[in-house]
Amino acid sequence: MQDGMKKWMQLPRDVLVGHDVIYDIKDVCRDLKMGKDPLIVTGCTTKKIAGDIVFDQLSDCGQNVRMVVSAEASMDEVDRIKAEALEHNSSYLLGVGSGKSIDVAKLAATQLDVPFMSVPTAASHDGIVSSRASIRCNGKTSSIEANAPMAVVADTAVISKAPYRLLAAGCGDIISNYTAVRDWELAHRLTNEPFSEYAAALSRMTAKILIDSADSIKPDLESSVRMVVKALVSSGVAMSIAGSSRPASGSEHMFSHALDMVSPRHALHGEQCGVGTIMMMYLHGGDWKKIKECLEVIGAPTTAEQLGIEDRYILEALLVAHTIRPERYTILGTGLTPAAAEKVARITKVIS
Ligand SMILES: NC(=O)C1=CN([C@@H]2O[C@H](COP(=O)(O)OP(=O)(O)OC[C@H]3O[C@@H](n4cnc5c(N)ncnc54)[C@H](O)[C@@H]3O)[C@@H](O)[C@H]2O)C=CC1
Ligand SMILES: O=C(CO)COP(=O)(O)O
Ligand SMILES: [Zn+2]
Repeated sequence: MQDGMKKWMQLPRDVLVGHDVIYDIKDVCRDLKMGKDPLIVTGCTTKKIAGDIVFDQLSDCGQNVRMVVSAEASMDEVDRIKAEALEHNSSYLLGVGSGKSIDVAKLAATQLDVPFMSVPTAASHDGIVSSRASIRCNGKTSSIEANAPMAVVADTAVISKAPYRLLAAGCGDIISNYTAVRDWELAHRLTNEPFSEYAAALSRMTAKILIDSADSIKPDLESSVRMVVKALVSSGVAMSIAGSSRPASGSEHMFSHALDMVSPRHALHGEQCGVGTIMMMYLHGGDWKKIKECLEVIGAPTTAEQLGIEDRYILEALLVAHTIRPERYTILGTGLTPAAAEKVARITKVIS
């Protein structure tokens, strides 16, 4: 199916954003009739931060809770979680933690045809709400169609204790909507790819609201977390409306996925996408300086050095980014020449 052709919009039914909403989780389960045998998928660090709380909350109301720790978003992990769920007859899955725990649990639940609940511990990416799962398979990250979470429980008290770097990364993931939508419009014009005005408008508006309020996003402020979580929800809804990640993932995401492939060191998804947005906006002929300034104000990386990635991997990623998802037409077209890649990276001061 071509990107954007899907007409089935799947959205979460209950979305809770606020202080201490993690303690409302049992009410959400009751509201949604999720059953009594949950399987929590969490991370090593995030288990102590939220996994254990969710475990206790659900156990206290008589549910037969199981919990597994998962370290990576790979197909092997999805299979391991599915086996665990099947063995214990789990009636629903919860992803409690960062992007990887949420994606693994989301895809496992989809393949098992059981409901899924997303409980993010960081506002680092817009997959907390989306009907997609980014999973690594054979050295490549694929965006796989999945069921949207039945519920999202985003506790701003929990999320505001996460390192600020994760929140800044979430801003990078949202700001990348700008170039993602430009790429989508381009593909619509050049290849007649179906385009959703609603999804594109929502995605662009979400990025604009965030950019307009960039100077109020600061560490240790629960109001900042709230603003970013709401933007991530809205961006995830745009993906659900589109039936693909098109409104929130374009050439800047392809650059980030390429970096994951070619570079031995990685930064956070949203950080890499933010830097990719600066360069792709330059290629689009847009206001890349504004994107860069905004990321600087927020405190997100804008250079290879700040990403902790050597310049040569930035160039290598720029050269192969168009091969990541060949069916998705973007400003990268059939690929940059080495001279063009170096020019965009130098002019935007991503490399020095
Ligand atoms: N499904 C979708 O639509 C989307 C999926 N993604 C995927 O999500 C992943 C990126 O997710 P991220 O969360 O950025 O990275 P991640 O899952 O690698 O987590 C980064 C780190 O944050 C830590 N962490 C999380 N919450 C914390 C807290 N409260 N306190 C201390 N440490 C905490 C985790 O332990 C982990 O070490 C990538 O695999 C990306 O492809 C990204 C965007 C959209
Ligand atoms: O990261 C995403 C949106 O922010 C999802 O994008 P992908 O389709 O590139 O995995
Ligand atoms: Zn993203």
